[in-house]
Amino acid sequence: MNRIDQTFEKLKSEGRTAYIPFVTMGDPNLDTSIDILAALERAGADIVELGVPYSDPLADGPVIQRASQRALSNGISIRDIIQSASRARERGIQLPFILFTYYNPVLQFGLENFFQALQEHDISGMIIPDLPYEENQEVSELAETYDIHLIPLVAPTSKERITKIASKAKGFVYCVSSLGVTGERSAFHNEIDTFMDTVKQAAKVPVAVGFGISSREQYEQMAERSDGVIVGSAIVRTIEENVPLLLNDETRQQGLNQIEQFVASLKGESAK
Ligand SMILES: O=P(O)(O)OC[C@@H](O)[C@@H](O)c1c[nH]c2ccccc12
Repeated sequence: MNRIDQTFEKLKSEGRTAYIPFVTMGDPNLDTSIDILAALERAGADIVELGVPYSDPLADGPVIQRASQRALSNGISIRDIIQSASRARERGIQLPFILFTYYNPVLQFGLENFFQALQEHDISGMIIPDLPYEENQEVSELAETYDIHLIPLVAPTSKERITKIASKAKGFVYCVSSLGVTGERSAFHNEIDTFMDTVKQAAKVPVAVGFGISSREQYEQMAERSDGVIVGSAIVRTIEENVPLLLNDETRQQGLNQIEQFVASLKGESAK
């Protein structure tokens, strides 16, 4: 069974919500990213989105754009990131991995080769924000063949498309809490409750929510109405703030501890 499905089944039996961080892999470098994955697991993450840096991240706000630039300045490639998943497993990290990438790096890689590489390196899912549902036939068929979940994004503006997308989703449905790009926010879309209800009615898989979640209160607010909570920019900003510590052998562990503490603080011990 796909690791993502296993994880949601286990969390459901425990009445818990999945904690799903996003990090840009290669920020500040790939070795440190693997250390960060271990810190995320210790902090209570259940699944992790491995972000592939891209030169034109249209859907990303400034925090993740800067992280992409730092990673790209190291010459990181999508292949390096896919292979780093196996290195994380060798480190004993058990988290299910979702590869988060724009479509162009996938096309450069070659679709069939891409899915073979994901399967070989034990990556269980993928999110491609700029691959519209209406154009994902070939990718979703390959995903099915390789048992890798192509996780769809739905937004409050998706309206009538929500039912079509949610009813066919694999892994989970990713509900975008607000319009615009990724980034910490003080408020979410004003129709988020009706939007989430519509998705949950149509979905046959768990429903997770992301965009703008950067505090314990927001985490709990979203955990109450979903099966998973995704946090990216707030964690990526914490990594950014600790880059100087992370890049120095003497202080790397201190930087990793700061990241672990921040990630754990969002979920808190009481959060379900
Ligand atoms: O950064 P935020 O606001 O916490 O949102 C999660 C987001 O970072 C992550 O899921 C993501 C990174 N890049 C994206 C592009 C589109 C949709 C989602 C994403």
